Amino acid sequence: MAATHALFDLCAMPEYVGALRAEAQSALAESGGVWQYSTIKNLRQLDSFLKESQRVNQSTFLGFDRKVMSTIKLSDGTILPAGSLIMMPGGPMSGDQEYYKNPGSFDGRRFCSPAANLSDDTSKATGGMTQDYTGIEPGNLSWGNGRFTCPGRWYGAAMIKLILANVLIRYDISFPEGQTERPANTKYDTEVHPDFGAKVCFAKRGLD
Ligand code: HEM
Repeated sequence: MAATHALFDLCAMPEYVGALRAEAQSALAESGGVWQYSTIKNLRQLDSFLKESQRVNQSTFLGFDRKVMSTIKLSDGTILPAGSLIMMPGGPMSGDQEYYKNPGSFDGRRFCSPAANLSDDTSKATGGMTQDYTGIEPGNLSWGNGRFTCPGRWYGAAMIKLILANVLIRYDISFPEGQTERPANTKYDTEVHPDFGAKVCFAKRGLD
């Protein structure tokens, strides 16, 4: 789903393609034409683009589902009784200006520009550091949070980056003629999916 969202975003915002493609080509050239984990780690702009695509296209409105095993009193006095089922509004949080500056606009370089596009508090919490795709900052529940944060995210992120980098190097991609905007996401219960019926055109590039 994350790779599909990113493909849709690249077709809708082709202005990002040049820099992301150049980054992938130079990272691959630096590692002698062979993809290695270190090559993938060097795709910092792709990290940011994917992270932003995931921020804007959260896979669910509600996440972090937990059962409260013993009664907890939160710092604001709220009591969560033992046995309660709780969820966090991950979708709305990712669009909240408490965590991100201009959350309504897509900025594929948001996480490349240290601190610039994070709220002051979020920036403080992350030390103003550039975040890689697997990074967690306040407001981001894409990979969960706490003890049960997704343990497969490094593997998942590496695969998604590898797919996207290869597509960028080998193909020109676009929506079918006449379509300029990405298709609306499909919402099912609390889930949000990319439109599985949408089409993306791949044109093989001449490679040197
Ligand atoms: C883009 C890809 C992926 C996304 C967005 C994703 C997201 C998530 C989220 C939101 C959770 C819940 C965390 C929480 O409750 O705090 C989770 C849990 C988990 N994920 Fe992923 N995941 C991805 C890929 C993967 C992959 C590739 C693997 C395995 C190779 C994996 C293995 C797991 C496991 C085992 C858990 C349960 C962890 C636990 O309960 O201790 N995930 N993931």
